[in-house]
Order: sequence, then structure tokens, then C-alpha cells
Amino acid sequence: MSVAVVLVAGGRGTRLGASEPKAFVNLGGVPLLEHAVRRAFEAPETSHVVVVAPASHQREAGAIASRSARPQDVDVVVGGLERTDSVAAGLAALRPDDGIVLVHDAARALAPASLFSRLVHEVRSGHPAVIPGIPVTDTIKAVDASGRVVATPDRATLRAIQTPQAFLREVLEHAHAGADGGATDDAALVERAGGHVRVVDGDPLAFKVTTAADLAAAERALAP
Ligand SMILES: Nc1ccn([C@@H]2O[C@H](COP(=O)(O)OP(=O)(O)OP(=O)(O)O)[C@@H](O)[C@H]2O)c(=O)n1
Ligand SMILES: C[C@](O)(CO)[C@H](O)COP(=O)(O)O
Repeated sequence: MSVAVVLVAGGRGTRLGASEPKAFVNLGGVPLLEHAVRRAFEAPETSHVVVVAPASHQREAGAIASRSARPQDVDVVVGGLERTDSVAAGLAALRPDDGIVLVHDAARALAPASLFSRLVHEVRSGHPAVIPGIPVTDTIKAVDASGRVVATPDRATLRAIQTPQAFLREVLEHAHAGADGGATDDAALVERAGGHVRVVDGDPLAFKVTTAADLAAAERALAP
């Protein structure tokens, strides 16, 4: 079964506050998106990458695709208003043979190929939806609109979820067909559709570049 990576890079990056969309910001002289494409192709399982980029940056995304290890295996499409819309645009560009789909944030540019491979292995072992997670180290509280604490969940049961998130194609497509907004990741759509989602160990390098401090951390992670 062929493996496609839907690489969402269609966001603005408001919290980073750069002059260009976050996926096109330089990290060690290379756009975040380019780091992510490189790592996706370093996983031997990857057969096809769909880059979802802002309408304003289709040319730049195309140039990144043409510099990649396998330009013929990259398609570039226009993203949507919300992340879920961008993922849906990526799903619409899948190729007929793509049977397993990994949805990945360009903002998690340093997620290593080994993480992609582990997730694909899990799906091929019979798990239809597999996502990486890191145990949380803070105490997490649920609060209401006034800031009053309504619950303190047992920390041992919590995971901070990363991407790539790996799915059987039909499971992800079915979940997206019923999407009605408000989901911050693709696994949540599968959960809402009644599907089982398995969490496996994440990777510290798969952290999300959200703020300037994260970008500085990514620069440090790249340093020899
Ligand atoms: N309409 C959108 C929104 C987000 N994303 C992508 O989803 C990933 C995770 O989103 P996030 O890190 O929140 O990016 P932004 O939405 O760009 O950030 P911000 O909320 O700070 O504007 C990023 O790779 C981003 O490019 C996307 O493809 N399309
Ligand atoms: C998909 C995700 O990266 C999993 O942690 C995250 O939910 C994206 O959220 P964001 O608000 O778009 O950064």
C-alpha cells in the first residue's frame, strides 16, 4: 500500500509574527517547509508528498518541490481558511495508489524520518489511526470561561500530540467527510466518527514551531 504525506503549510503563522507565512521562514538558511519535505522523503516508505501552501506562495512551494529528492513525487495545492480545510485540500490531491496517509505540519519541520517509519509500521500492523504523543510534565487543569478550575485530569493519562498522524486512507477520508469544524487535529475527526486512535511514543524533535522562541530552539537543534 503506497504511503502519501499530506504536508500542511497553508497557515499564516500569526503567533510567530514573521513577514511571510511560517512555512516559508528560514531555519538554518532553508525554509521550514523544505526541511519537512526532506525528512518526509528520508523515510523509505514515502511514495508521494502533497504540499498544501497558501495561494500567495504556490511558486515558492513549487520551487521547494523541484529542489526535493523526488520532484516527480510532489504535488502542490492551495490551502484553506482553517487547518482542517487545508488537510481536505491535500486529501483531494491523493493518487489512486495512496492507501496510507500521514498528515504532517510543516511547522514541525524537524520531525525525523524514523518517526514517519514507525507510524507507517503501526498502520501496516493493523492500527487504522496512529498518532505520536509525548507525556505531559505540567499539571493540566480544565477551566471554565471565568477561569474557574472545573477538573484536574490525571496527568498520567495525558499526552501532548504531535504530527505526523498516520491513517488508513479510507478512515481519514470518512472522518473528513463528516468534519463540522472545531477539530485541532485529524485524529479528533476520526474519534468523532467513532474510530479507534492509537497513541505511540512521539519524538522530541517533532516539536511545533509556533513562536519566535520555538524558532530559536529549532536553530539550536540544527546546530552541529
Ligand atoms: N489554514 C491553515 C492553517 C494552518 N495550516 C498549517 O497547519 C500547521 C499547524 O498550524 P499552526 O502551527 O497553528 O500554524 P498557523 O495557523 O500558521 O499559526 P498561527 O495560528 O500562529 O497563525 C502549520 O504547518 C500550518 O501551516 C494550514 O495548512 N492551513
Ligand atoms: C495538529 C497539531 O499539531 C497537533 O498537536 C495541533 O493541534 C495544531 O494546532 P494549531 O493550533 O494549528 O497549531
